[in-house]
Amino acid sequence: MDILLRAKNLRKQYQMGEVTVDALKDASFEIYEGEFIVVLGPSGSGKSTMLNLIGGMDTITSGELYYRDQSLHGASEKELTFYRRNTVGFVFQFYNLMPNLTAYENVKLSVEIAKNPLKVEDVLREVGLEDRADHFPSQMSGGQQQRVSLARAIAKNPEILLCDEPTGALDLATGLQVLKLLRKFNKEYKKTVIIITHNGEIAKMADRVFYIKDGKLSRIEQNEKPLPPEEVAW
Ligand SMILES: Nc1ncnc2c1ncn2[C@@H]1O[C@H](COP(=O)(O)OP(=O)(O)OP(=O)(O)O)[C@@H](O)[C@H]1O
Repeated sequence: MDILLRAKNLRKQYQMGEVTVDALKDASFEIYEGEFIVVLGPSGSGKSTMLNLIGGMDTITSGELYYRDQSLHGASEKELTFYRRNTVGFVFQFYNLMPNLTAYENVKLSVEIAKNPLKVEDVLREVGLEDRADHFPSQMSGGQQQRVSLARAIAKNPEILLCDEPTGALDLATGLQVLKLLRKFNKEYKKTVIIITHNGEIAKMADRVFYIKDGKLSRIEQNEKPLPPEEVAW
């Protein structure tokens, strides 16, 4: 398998007046094409910081980060915009849908500027929401909104799906639907999936688990037998 992302001594510091916060300290790792990665750590450990750097959403303080041969640490704003637009899809804990747009329009909006998008109707069918296309977010349950958000991320046809606590606001049964879809996108669509969570159960689904604590990537563990979502209970 080819290396998709490669980080060497990746560091992020935030300056808060006189105080420097070391949000991510010298993280080095590789992520391979088609992997299902879970980044596990307590609140404030640096998970979102890592995801934001991988997603090209924040500036890198020092170190190196590559997507294939492209250097993200040295990328211009324009290059990062293209990277975010075409290479990564984002799924957030609280869905971040546009409230004044229908499910269809929310997904359509994200594909309009993408290079190689999928058909909106097909993706909505894939997440089981074809009959909800005309509904606004306020007319849908949390799980349905998260499925729209998944459809929006996947419809751009990105190589990488970055998910920030994707089941954090959902009950068990609804969270399971979302995990099943993520697993499906990983296995059938061959997308690399990176989930950040503080939920150790979800880590059982991963090919590899990145443990992060106090801004340090302390351990990377391979799961010999990643569990299917149905066998993960939390
Ligand atoms: N924009 C910012 N400015 C200053 N400090 C920040 C900023 N973003 C994050 N931090 C700090 O960096 C550290 C890591 O934060 P981060 O959000 O990455 O943790 P996290 O593991 O994702 O936490 P949570 O699970 O609560 O979302 C924390 O100490 C946080 O306060």
